[in-house]
Amino acid sequence: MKITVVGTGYVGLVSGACLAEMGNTVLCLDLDPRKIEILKNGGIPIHEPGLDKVVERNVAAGRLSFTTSVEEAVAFGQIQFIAVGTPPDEDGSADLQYVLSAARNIGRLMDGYKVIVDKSTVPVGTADKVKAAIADELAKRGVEIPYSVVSNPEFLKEGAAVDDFMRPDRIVVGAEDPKAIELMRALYAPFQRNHDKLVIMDVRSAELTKYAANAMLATRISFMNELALLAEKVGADIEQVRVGIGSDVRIGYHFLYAGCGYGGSCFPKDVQALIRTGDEYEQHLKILNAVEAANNAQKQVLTTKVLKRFGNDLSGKHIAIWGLAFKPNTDDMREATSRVVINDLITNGATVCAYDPVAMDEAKRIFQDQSGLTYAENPLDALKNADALVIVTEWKAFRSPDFDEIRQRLSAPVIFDGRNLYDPKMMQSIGFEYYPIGRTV
Ligand SMILES: NC(=O)c1ccc[n+]([C@@H]2O[C@H](COP(=O)([O-])OP(=O)(O)OC[C@H]3O[C@@H](n4cnc5c(N)ncnc54)[C@H](O)[C@@H]3O)[C@@H](O)[C@H]2O)c1
Ligand SMILES: O=c1ccn([C@@H]2O[C@H](COP(=O)(O)OP(=O)(O)O[C@H]3O[C@H](CO)[C@@H](O)[C@H](O)[C@H]3O)[C@@H](O)[C@H]2O)c(=O)[nH]1
Repeated sequence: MKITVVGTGYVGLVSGACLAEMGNTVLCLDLDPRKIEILKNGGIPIHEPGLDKVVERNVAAGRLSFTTSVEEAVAFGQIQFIAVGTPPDEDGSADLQYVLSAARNIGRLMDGYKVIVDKSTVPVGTADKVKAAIADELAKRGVEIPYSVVSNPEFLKEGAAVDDFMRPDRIVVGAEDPKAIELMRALYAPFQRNHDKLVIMDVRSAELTKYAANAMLATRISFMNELALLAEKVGADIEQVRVGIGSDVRIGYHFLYAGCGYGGSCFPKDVQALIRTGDEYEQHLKILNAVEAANNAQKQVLTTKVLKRFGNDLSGKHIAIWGLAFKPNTDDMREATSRVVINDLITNGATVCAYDPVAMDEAKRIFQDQSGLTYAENPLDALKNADALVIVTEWKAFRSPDFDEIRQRLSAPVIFDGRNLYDPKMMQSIGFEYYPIGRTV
């Protein structure tokens, strides 16, 4: 099939490349000329494991190409995926300007039947707005061209995006038009040869399903983070509690890790957007308000522990940070806990030296020339003369470090671990002052 993907971010580029991998011919459009330039020159504008190979292979096979031309993109695919950003507006609701602008472009230029597939995460009712925007553009042109709008939310995780797209748990399609449903069924057939993963539903339910999934996952994390705080007070170990409850099949082991708060481009913004939808319909979502508040507080837990250990004035203290990305295997720092921790430590007088395997360029772009913040070339260099190490992201490379090397560089063996990477008893036995989240020593 001939497919256009609008937006070459984490979702658009991965979707486009994976659809091409299955034999489709895909044209990816982005209005950011820098991204398209990088892609046309054989590069990848984001860090996403395995994506470079899929892109390279499909570009070479002539199945994947890139453009900044809206005209070329609209003319190309009978299926037009919209995968542009839906960032939070000032009040936390999803900003639909990019989605609606993409829809208007399609309406302005289309000349035959199109299926417009919304892959961006959008509030309930957005498909109707997309439909209306296209209808409006067609009316302006004085033409009548048939089209369908489908909701097809994406569930991939950054850092595992290619695998998630190629082997999805489920493929949610919200559609009413039988012709559009058949096209989507055919498009996704190669991704579900093992068993049927297509869940077809009405458009509004599909739109809400995406928020429901993220909100449920965020709730689990905030729940465990709050219990971790309690575990510290009552002398229990959240890791043992996690194993104890995860074994119940109704609960399961996934997404029960306490830590220093969830970040990323999805959970924080989607929880907020769903809360706003609730407010809009006067159905206030009390649980989600608590989930958000608990997460905002959790991002300060590491700094609170540092202040408790060193006193309220951190002047003269130098802190090493391991991990800047919001999670491992990505360079994405949107809503990353590291941003809060670094700001809080510096505001309290400390200087910080940070290391991350792939997110340092992004950190430099975000923090610009922030005084008090420097970067190290490798994890051990970050520790030089530091009064403590603070771990924010659970990169694999941090899991089994050489603790003698760490001890030699730190001015005192003090570690604050926001991701519970080490066994507290082992840390104590090798002479470290170790401050994990919700664990007893
Ligand atoms: N990042 C994820 O892991 C993830 C997973 C599932 C769903 N989502 C959702 O998918 C959507 C996209 O997320 P993302 O992380 O890929 O965003 P992103 O910010 O990485 O990429 C969006 C891209 O769209 C481009 N763009 C904006 N308006 C455009 C237009 N009119 N025409 C062409 N290009 C345009 C931007 O230049 C940018 O490159 C969001 O709604 C997000 O919530 C994201
Ligand atoms: O047990 C856990 C699991 C995750 N996290 C944190 O939660 C955040 C999000 O992690 P993850 O869900 O792995 O990454 P995302 O790429 O943000 O993916 C989420 O958001 C995407 C965008 O909507 C969805 O498509 C995915 O299904 C959903 O998992 C990160 O800060 C993690 O550190 C925890 O604190 N504890």
